[in-house]
Amino acid sequence: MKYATFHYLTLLKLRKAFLDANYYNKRVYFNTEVAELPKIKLEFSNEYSKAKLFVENINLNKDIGDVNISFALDNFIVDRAYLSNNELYYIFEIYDSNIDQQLKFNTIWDLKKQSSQLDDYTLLIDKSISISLHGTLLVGQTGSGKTYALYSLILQMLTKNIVYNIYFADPKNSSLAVLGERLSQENTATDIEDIIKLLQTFNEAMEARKKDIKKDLGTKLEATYADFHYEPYIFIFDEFASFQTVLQTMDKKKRDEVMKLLSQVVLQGRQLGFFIWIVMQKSDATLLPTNLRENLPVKFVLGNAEKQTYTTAFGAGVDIPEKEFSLGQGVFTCPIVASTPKICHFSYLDFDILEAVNLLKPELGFCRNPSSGTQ
Ligand SMILES: Nc1ncnc2c1ncn2[C@@H]1O[C@H](COP(=O)(O)OP(=O)(O)OP(=O)(O)O)[C@@H](O)[C@H]1O
Repeated sequence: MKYATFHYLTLLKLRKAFLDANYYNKRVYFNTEVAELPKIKLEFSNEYSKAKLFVENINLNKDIGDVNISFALDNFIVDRAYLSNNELYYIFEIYDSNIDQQLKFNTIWDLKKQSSQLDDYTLLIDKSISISLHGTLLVGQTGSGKTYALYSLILQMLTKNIVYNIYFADPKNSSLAVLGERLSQENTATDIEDIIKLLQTFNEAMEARKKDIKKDLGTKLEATYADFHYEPYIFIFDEFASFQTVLQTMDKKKRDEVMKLLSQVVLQGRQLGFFIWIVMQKSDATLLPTNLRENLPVKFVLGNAEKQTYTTAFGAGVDIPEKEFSLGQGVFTCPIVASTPKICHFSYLDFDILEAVNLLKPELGFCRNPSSGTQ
């Protein structure tokens, strides 16, 4: 009953919003001008926490973005908006913002339990989103939660049944380098020359994989590394902008070499299981070459970013859900899962990260998992 009333009132408010924005066709009936509003349909799912709003495409030469749909939806927020394949409807995916999508983990074992419900090549983002491995761009102002987003993904990698080969480049030598050194000193670099060497090593491993996988591909052409259970390789490049700024002062030969190393991974890595994750505060075109950015299939923008950041990350004319983003929350695009920017919320980690690493990898630290018998 409550939802029937909500449904009815929402449709009324939406109709008024369309009227206010002059989003209607004029028709004349018996010498009287009337406004013909688009037909609206609202379909709820997930116990009324989510819905799809269908608005008829009445082929007006007006931007539907001018209609204040968010206002009519009360606490429901537009997650994604797109035109249906047959172009008959605008579809708005909406969700109840009172229901928090963020996962909260009090211990590393809670995280491990949740993560083990997914396959070894899929990582959890929030209650309704999980994604498979891809080249990734992670953008957000300082303090938006980028490092914690990385922690939640890296810790999941450590809980999987396959080995993740993680490389860490952290030119600012911050907390990520500390974590990297704890996990693998030889795969962690902070100095620019060492970072370039690390990129070379990563590329060499990729070349070796190319040879190995060739035999397997002979049996199954369209397959990828995961089909043959190969280990993933992830190169996490933190503070990419500061690396680029220093690189620009170096000679052209060096710059070209680095771009070649990066491009090779971005262009060939998907099938081979080699991925680069670029982390920066703004996806400024001068600091992240367009060919790299366009070939990173997954893009996250955390926190409230400037319009320019959304445009450089997702392209011009893309709608960003209107919302005040909290810590670790933002929008992302990902093949299949989200073709247009969709809201996501990285997990809240209420435990000590380094201690968690020691517990997951006892050989790296001194602490033992007190409940190891149950793991
Ligand atoms: N998911 C989270 N769980 C717990 N605490 C968080 C989370 N995200 C952010 N925080 C808190 O907010 C602070 C800032 O987050 P974080 O360091 O991840 O931001 P950042 O975007 O990496 O910033 P910077 O660019 O300055 O490194 C953290 O020190 C932590 O205290």
